[in-house]
Order: sequence, then C-alpha cells, then structure tokens
Amino acid sequence: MSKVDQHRPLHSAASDLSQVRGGRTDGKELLRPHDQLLTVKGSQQSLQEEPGQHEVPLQDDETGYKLPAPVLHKNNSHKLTFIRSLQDVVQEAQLRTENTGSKVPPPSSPAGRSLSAVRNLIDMINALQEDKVRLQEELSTRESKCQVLSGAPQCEIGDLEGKLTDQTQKLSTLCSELGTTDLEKHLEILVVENDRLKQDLNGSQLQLRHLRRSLSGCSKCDHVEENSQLRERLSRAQVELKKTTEHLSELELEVQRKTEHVSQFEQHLQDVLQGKAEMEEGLNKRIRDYQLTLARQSTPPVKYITKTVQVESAKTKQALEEAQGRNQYLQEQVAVQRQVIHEREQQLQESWHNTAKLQAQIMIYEAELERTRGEMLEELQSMEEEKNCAIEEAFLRAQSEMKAVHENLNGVRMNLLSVQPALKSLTNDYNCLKHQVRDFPCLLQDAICQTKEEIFQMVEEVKEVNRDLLHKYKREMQLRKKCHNELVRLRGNIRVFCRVRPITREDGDGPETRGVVSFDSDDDGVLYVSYRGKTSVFELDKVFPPHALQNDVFQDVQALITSCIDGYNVCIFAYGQTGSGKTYTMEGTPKNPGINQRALGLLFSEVAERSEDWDLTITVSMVEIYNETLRNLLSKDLNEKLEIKLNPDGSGQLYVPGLTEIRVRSVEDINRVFELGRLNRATDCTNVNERSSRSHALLIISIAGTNTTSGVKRTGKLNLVDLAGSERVGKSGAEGHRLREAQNINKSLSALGDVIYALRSKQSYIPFRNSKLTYLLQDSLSGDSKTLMMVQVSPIERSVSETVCSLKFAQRVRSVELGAMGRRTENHYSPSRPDSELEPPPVMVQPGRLSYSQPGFTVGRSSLSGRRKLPATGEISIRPGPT
Ligand SMILES: Nc1ncnc2c1ncn2[C@@H]1O[C@H](COP(=O)(O)OP(=O)(O)OP(=O)(O)O)[C@@H](O)[C@H]1O
Repeated sequence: MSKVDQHRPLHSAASDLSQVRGGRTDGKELLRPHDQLLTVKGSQQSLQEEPGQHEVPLQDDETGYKLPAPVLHKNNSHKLTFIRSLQDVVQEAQLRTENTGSKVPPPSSPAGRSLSAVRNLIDMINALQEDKVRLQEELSTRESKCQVLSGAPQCEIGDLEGKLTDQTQKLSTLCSELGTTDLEKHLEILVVENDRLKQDLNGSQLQLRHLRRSLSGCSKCDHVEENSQLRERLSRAQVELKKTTEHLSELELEVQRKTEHVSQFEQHLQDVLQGKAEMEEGLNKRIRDYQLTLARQSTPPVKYITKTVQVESAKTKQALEEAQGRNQYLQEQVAVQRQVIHEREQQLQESWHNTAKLQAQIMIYEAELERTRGEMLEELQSMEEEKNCAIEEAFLRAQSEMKAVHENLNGVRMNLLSVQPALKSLTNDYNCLKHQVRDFPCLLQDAICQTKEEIFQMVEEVKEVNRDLLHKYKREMQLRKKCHNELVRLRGNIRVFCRVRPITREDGDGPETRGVVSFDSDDDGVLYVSYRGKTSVFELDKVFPPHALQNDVFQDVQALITSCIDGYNVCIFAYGQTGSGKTYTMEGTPKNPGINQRALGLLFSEVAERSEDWDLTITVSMVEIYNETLRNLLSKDLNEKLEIKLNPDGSGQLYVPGLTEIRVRSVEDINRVFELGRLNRATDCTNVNERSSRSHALLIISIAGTNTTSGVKRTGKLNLVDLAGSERVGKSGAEGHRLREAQNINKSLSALGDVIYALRSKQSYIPFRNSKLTYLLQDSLSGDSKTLMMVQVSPIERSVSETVCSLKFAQRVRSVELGAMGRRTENHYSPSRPDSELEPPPVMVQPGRLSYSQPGFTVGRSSLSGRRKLPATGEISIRPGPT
C-alpha cells in the first residue's frame, strides 16, 4: 500500500466531514433559537475539525518521508552512470593492456599510481553505493512497518468519524422532526453522545500519536520488540475477546434453550394440570352424580325393604338383593374413585412442588446468566482499554521511529552532499587519468620495445659470458683432472692405509689383551707397536685409530672411488690377520655399512649428477676365491666353476665367461645383490664364518658410460676385495685341510705382493698368473689403475707378532713407492715371502726421544706428499703406547 492509499481513510473522513458540514448548514435554521444548541454545535464543529488538523501533520510527515527517495534516485542515477563509465574505461584500459601483451605498469610509475588511484576511487564509490542501498532497504522496511502500524488507528478514526457523521445526521434529523421541548431533551442526549464521541476521538488521536511515536522509535530494536509484543498482546486480547463473545453467545443460546425448555415444561405442566383439573372436575361430577343416585336410591328405608323382604315375595326379595348388590358395587366404586382422587391430589401436590423447584432453578440460571454477562462486559471493557493502550503506545513508537528514519535520511542526504565535491575532484582526477590511460599503451609499447632490446642485448652478453665461463670451466676441469691424476701418480698409485680395530669383548681379559699400539697425535701416518720390549715405528699413508668411524675411513677413499667413473680401474684391498676387522671395514654392518655399500651409494649420486652429460650404467658381480677356485656368488648354480680367459675379441683383456653381472640402480638393488651373495656363500658351507675368513671375497663394480654429446665411451672398474686372513703357518701349526687353506691363502697373498712389487719396480714381467686373485685383478692392478691397501691390525698383545708382520708387509709395499728417494727396502723383503721373519728397519724405540742413525731409511713420505721428511740422522719424540 502506498502512502497515499495509507492516508486515504483520512481524506475520505475529511470529505465525509465536509458533507456533514453541508448537512449542518441545512439544520442550522432549525437550531438557531437555542444558544445551548449553538454551543453544542461549536463543540461538534471543533470535534469535526480535529481529524482535519491531525491530517496535516500526517500528510507533512508523509511528504517528508516520501520526498527524498526520488531526489536520491535522481542524484544517484547521475552518480551511477558516472561510476559505471569510470569502471568501463578502467576495464577497457586493462583489457587493452592485456591484449597488447604488455605488463601492468609498476605501482611506482605514474601510470601505475594513476591506475591504483582510479581503483581506490572506484572502491570508495562502490562502498558508498552499498551504504546507500543498505539505507534504502532500511527505509523501505520502516515504511512497511509504519504502514502496518498506522493502518489500525486510521481505520478506527474512520469508524469514529463515520459514527460522528451518523450522529450529526441523526441530530439534524431530530432537530428537524422534533419540537423545541423535545429538542432540548434530545440535545441533552446528543451532548452526552457528542462528549463520548469526542472522548473516543481524542483517544484515537492519542493512539495515532502513540503509534507514530512508536513507529519513529522503531529504529531502535527494543521499540520494535515492544511493538511486536503489544501487537501480540492486542491480537491475543482480540482472540480472547472473540472467544469470550463466542462463549457469551453460546451461553445466551443455552439460556434461550433452557428458557424455551422451561416454558415448554410450564406449558406441559399447565396442560397436565388443566387435564387433571378437568379430570378432577369430571370425577367430582361423577361422585356427585353417584351420591345423588345413591341418595336417590337410598331414599326408601332399608328397614322397609327388609320388612318388605320379609313380607314381600321372592321377586321383591331378589330385587332387593340386586339393589343391595348394586349398592355394594357403587360403594366400592366410590371408594375406588376416592382413592384415585387422593392419588391425583398427591400427584398435583408433587407437580406443584416440581414447578416451584424448576422456577427456583430458572431464577438461579437467570441470576448466573446476569452475572456472567456482567463479567463479560467488564472483561470486554478491560480488553478494550488494553487494546487502546497498546494502540496508543504503538502509535507513539511508530512516530518516534519515523522521526529517527527522517534523521537518518537527513544524514544520508548530508553524506551525499559531502560526497559530491569529492566526486567532482575525482571526476577531474579521472579525466586526467583517462588521458594518461589513453596514452599509456603507446608509452607501454615503447617501453616494452626498449626493454626487449635491452634484454636481448643482455641475454647475448650473458650468453657470451657463459660461453667464456664454460670454456674456462672445461679447461679448468681438464686441468684439475690432470692435476688430480698427477697428484695420485706422485703420491703413488698404490696407497697404504692402516686401520686399528678397537679391543672387543671377544678379545677377553688378561695380560694378553693389553694394547700394544700407539699413535702420534701430530702425524696421522705413524703407528707405534710395542713388541718384545721395543717400540717399532711404522710409517703409512694414513692410520685410522680404533675410534675412527666407517665414514671417516670412507672420506679418505672416496676420491679413488669417483675416479673409476672417469674411466680408471681401482682396487681396494683389506689385508690383515683373521679377526682384525677386514670384513667390518669392507662390508660393515647393516646399520653401519662399510666401504662396499658406501662406494655404490657415492657412485649412484655421481651418476645422477653427471646424467646430463653422461649415460652411465653400473653393474655388479660377486666372486669368491677359495683354495684357488673361482666361484660365482650371484649364480643360481653354486657348483659352477669359473675360469679366467683372454677375451677372444683380440683386445688382450681378460674376462670370466659365465660371471653374473647385475645392473644396479639404487641402494635397494645393492642390498638385494649383497643378500644373494651372502646367501650363496652361506649355503655352500656350514661354518660360514670359518669359511669366509679362509676365502677372498671380491665385489666387482663395472661402470660403463657414454657421453651424450660427444658419444665418447668410457669404462671403469672398482674391485673391492676382502682378503682371507693372513696366517703364519709355522706358528699356528695348522694341518690337513687347514694347512692347505693356509698354503693357498699365503700363495695368493704372496702372489699379490709379487705383482705389486713388480709393478712398482717397473719390471717387464708382472707375474699376474701366479694366483687366481692377481690374474682376476690384472686389469685393476696394471696400467693407470689405482690401488689402495687397507691393512687391518688388532691392537692387543696376543696378536702383536701378526700385527707387526702385516705392518711390515704394508710398509714394504708402500716403500716401493719411496724408491724415488733411492731408499728401497726390497733388499730386506721378499714379496714372495710375506710371512718371513725379515727384520723391519732396525729402529728400536723406547718412549721418550728416539735417536736413529739409519742410512737409507726415512720416516715419513716424500716431500711431494706433504709429509715431514727426516734427515738421515736425528731425533724424534715417541709417545708411550697403551698398556
Ligand atoms: N673398527 C671396528 N669397530 C668396531 N668393531 C670392529 C671394528 N673392526 C672389527 N670389529 C669387530 O671385530 C670382529 C672381527 O671383525 P671382522 O670379522 O671384520 O674381521 P676379519 O678380519 O674380517 O676376520 P676374518 O679374516 O676371519 O674374516 C667383529 O666382531 C667386528 O665387529
């Protein structure tokens, strides 16, 4: 419903009033003689004018309420159009920028700043629009509330005005119809009626005012709540009123029904009474008749009859008897009738009694009905009052709410007014920006072209630098490789390390388990062994003390391992007496793996690193040499015996037909291969440990690579050998198969010594074929190949002679390299007899200062290896070894 519709009752009431006024003019002449009547009319007129007076503020409110919306719409439509055009232009600029493939200007550039300023502006305008929409929604909600709240009082006012009009019409009619005296009487009535109507009207106006106030206060939540509560109460009261009215009408119906019933009953009773009265009358009449008949019949004296009977004939006698019988019967009839009459009288009495009772009950009902009616009226009145109060309150709240709405509206208007200058300045900014944006693509295109050129130039420069760097890098790499190989060559292709295992629980207790090995804290290549009351000094490339970790050892061997990717053949031996830690160093434990597994891991990472330039494959074989028999540990047929043969391709290389080679790509692959090797080794002999210490175990790793750019092929081989424990046969007193095993081990170890010796002394003949071990390792021991011997020693007293023996062997192998200094010790050592009791260099030391004078003997390495070189005679300090 629109505002105009909403106030229509007021307009119609006003028009009605004007009609009434017209009517009053007609009746004016009739009333003129009476001043009282004029007074009444004056009051009536004021009464009639009052709704009109109240109409004006309402209309004003309405106008104030309705006006801002179109104005707002008009203003906002301008702004909206402007904002949309602004957004369109910005979007167009962005799209153009994107289409041209140019980048968004950086925020620090003027274009970027302008763009961000426009964005901010749009955001601000959007926020304002949202605010405006929200306020409009709030406004419409309040309008609808106002409509709802003001609808009821308007109707009431309309009704009241209608009543007033009726009364006025009646008054005029009466004025015209009645004479002066009657008029006075009616005037009094009408004055009273008018006063009442006036009061009603005042009440309604008050309600209207309340409603308006409550309407304007509706913006506050509590008023809304109160309004709704009042409305609820009103509706409840109306429902109760309706119920009560229904109940009243039901009661009235019941009373009516009962009254009808009573009247029916009364009618019936009257009928019955009448019937009884008639019956009684009839009976009385009959009694009277009987009595008359009886009187008539009893007129002749009985005596006469008796006498007559006595004297009369039988006929008379019979007639007498008959008369007596009849008399008897009649008397009986009379008694019966009397009884009946008595009964009827009793019934009549009862009926009267009942009637009195019913009448009393009717009286009670009527009184009850009267009381209920009174109560109902009271209730109705209180409800009416409540309703009026509620309406009044609601009206007041509506009014205050409307006021708040108006205030809000004013605030919005003010906001809009304050926004306008900002909008103006923004428009100016925008126009500026528009120009900038228009020019921006050209500027951007130029900048892009320029930047592209710069970038191309820079890329070219960088490429040039890169080419140069790559060239230098390759040169450096070659140089580094050369240097490295030269270094290795100068250090000697055979390097000798020594690792001293820690004292273990298996070594037991007692004087025989005391440590006899000591170290030089300043030199990690020197080892002291207390033997037969003297301390022997052994000089090696590196000595690992018992506390050295697997990783420490690996750090020093990894350079050798990586060189096999560069195409070198590398051989690493673990040499030493049984139980000195060879297997521990080479294989290690699952949790703490040794050189074998770490070497493969390193190779994998190197392969991955070089994968861009090299296509590398790693294959693995496992071989065991026991009693000079070669066994394939990765074969399915464990009885298969392998032979070493010359390659028929004429390359002069050796190969082992039937040797299993497994390609490995990951640590998991290695573990599987090792597991298979271990299994095959274990299934072949019941005493695995026994057997393992009596055979040489070889892990052969082949690396084949092809350069992805040049196509150059390269192969390298890494032999990781866990040699059988060296044993001094004479000392151990071995017999039978143990003796044969020992002889085979010694034979292969001495063959290894012979080969190394021949290699180092650059003999023309190298006796590789003297044992399966050297024959198999031929290509890893000759040419440019690199060899590392890891001498394992036990630190305890019990093993001291074997320790000294192993160290002597190691030192002699190493001392071959020192031949460059012209001090070769081959005169003191025969490689074919590694177990011989040849004396070590006669340096007998005691803790403290060591004096020596030994021509041809040098402690330390050559000056090229960076170690200290001792003069031919002098002093060195010796630490006492562990006891
Ligand atoms: N560096 C070390 N740290 C801790 N324990 C070690 C070390 N070296 C060897 N051991 C232990 O010493 C014992 C013997 O080692 P290992 O089996 O490796 O000797 P071996 O020389 O291979 O013997 P064999 O020649 O009989 O095969 C093993 O229990 C091993 O765990």
